[in-house]
Amino acid sequence: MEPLLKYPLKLSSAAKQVGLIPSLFALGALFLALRFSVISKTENGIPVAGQASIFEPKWLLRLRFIRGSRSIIKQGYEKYRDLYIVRRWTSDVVIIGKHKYLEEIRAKTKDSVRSVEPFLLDLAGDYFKQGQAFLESDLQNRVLHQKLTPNIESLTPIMKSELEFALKQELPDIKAEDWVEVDPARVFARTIARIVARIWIGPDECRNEDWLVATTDFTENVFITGFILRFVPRFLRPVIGPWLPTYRSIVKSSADARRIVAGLARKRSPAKEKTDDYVKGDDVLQWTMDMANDKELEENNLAERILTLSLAAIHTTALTMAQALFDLCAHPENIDTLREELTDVLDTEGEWSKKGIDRLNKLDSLLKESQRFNSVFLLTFNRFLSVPVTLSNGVHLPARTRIAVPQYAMLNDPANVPGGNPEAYDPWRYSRLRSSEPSNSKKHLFAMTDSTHMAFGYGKYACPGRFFVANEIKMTLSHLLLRYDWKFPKGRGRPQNFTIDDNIYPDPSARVLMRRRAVSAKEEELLGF
Ligand code: HEM
Repeated sequence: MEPLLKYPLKLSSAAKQVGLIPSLFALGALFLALRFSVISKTENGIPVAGQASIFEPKWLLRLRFIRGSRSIIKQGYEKYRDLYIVRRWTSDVVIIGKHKYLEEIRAKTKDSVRSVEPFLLDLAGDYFKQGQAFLESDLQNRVLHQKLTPNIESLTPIMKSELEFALKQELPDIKAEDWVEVDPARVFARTIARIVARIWIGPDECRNEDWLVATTDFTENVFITGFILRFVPRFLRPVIGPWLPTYRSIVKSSADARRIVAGLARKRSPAKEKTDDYVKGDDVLQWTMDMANDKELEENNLAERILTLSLAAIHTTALTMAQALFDLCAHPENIDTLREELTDVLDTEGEWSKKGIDRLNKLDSLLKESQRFNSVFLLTFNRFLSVPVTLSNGVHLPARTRIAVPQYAMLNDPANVPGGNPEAYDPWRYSRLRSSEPSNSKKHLFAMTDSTHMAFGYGKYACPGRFFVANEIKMTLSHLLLRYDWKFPKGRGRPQNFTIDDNIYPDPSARVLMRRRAVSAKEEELLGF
């Protein structure tokens, strides 16, 4: 037999003699297997979750993540837990399931990288520039922390009055005995958009239909446009983008928002302070203007910031409320318990106040338990590392590594669920824990984040709207539960959730039936609609 390397051109005849073709196939297969198994690990050896086989190419796994995110993340959490990678269409994400590593990262990065950048990347925001104001500065966070949250008490009567108006506008005219079918996700989005508009831009323009349409439809359009454009190569986005109807709606929403905000901002301009035209608002726009630097005070910057803040505030809230309502329809006995608590609080408070709303312990607990099973996001604490970090297990994460916390998997990890019976939906789980132990009285609240409950994120950039939203949801649901009866249409049960990327949605075809109920004269007065 001739040596193979000496006479490479004669390989085929030699191969026939020694059966080299099958051997080459075997070698090739081995090579591919090795190659793909290398692909299944990153350079620094972190395992990749969800690979169907060692032959599955990266692009297919990324594609599967879009609809299979929940099981991929869960599988990674169950198999590797502390540290693993999921492949998203836009980038790989290092998932941190071990709190120790999260704290190591926070200590190194001072939690300095906000969640905005990954969010924009996922929404192709680099192309249509949505959310750039958030990227450039965190003015909105300072406004929410320093102005909105401390003012919740004084804002509560204003929110209540806009809520009454919103429900009159958005709900069908329902008589007693009539069960009427509604799409809660849609009704809640419009209702919340109205409350948010009142608090964001004040009484003059908050009922402007252009603003309401812009803010309600904006989120969906941004999401759909971003979703489509992600699959389009960057250089083609300016060509394809303008052809998308949702893209054109974004342009219109932005223009409407700019026009409305600019009109308000001009009246409130500090330069006009000494004139008769000057109007000082008491809303998010005004606080933003008061705290803004020159660049942030530019009309476009202001408009974009207020619009993006609406994006953050409306659908997240509406989805959370819809999920809680589905849970209540699935367990109608809990509605009466909540009504008792509410009547009790209203009797002693005599009005809708933050203090009273804070006393709705059972409602708070039910919201938190509902969030455990149906949070808005599978992943939170989405960040790009600002500096390289070497973890205590020796794993090196270079700067610009994208990280996230598998908060949904963690919430449903029996080891993290307090109060026993972790698999069961137990609406009073958290209120029971609070009342059973004096040291727990300030723990396990809906708006709180801790190492096991990160539905609102974690650290310095945890959702800055969560205290506002807790008050808003409790007030709105209280009105709806007191004023109406609720149930699923005949033959329908609790709708299933589905996921797109790391977002959780209830079935969009889900409907509920509502009927006006009789209330006492006092409650009638307190409801106001
Ligand atoms: C139930 C409704 C809501 C949910 C579930 C929610 C959830 C979240 C989550 C998970 C984050 C990322 C935090 C992190 O990763 O550490 C976030 C960020 C944010 N949220 Fe919310 N949110 C809600 C309502 C609101 C509301 C009502 C506002 C405004 C008042 C708001 C304003 C923001 C802003 C500005 C950020 C970005 C913070 C930053 O990274 O700079 N959110 N939210």
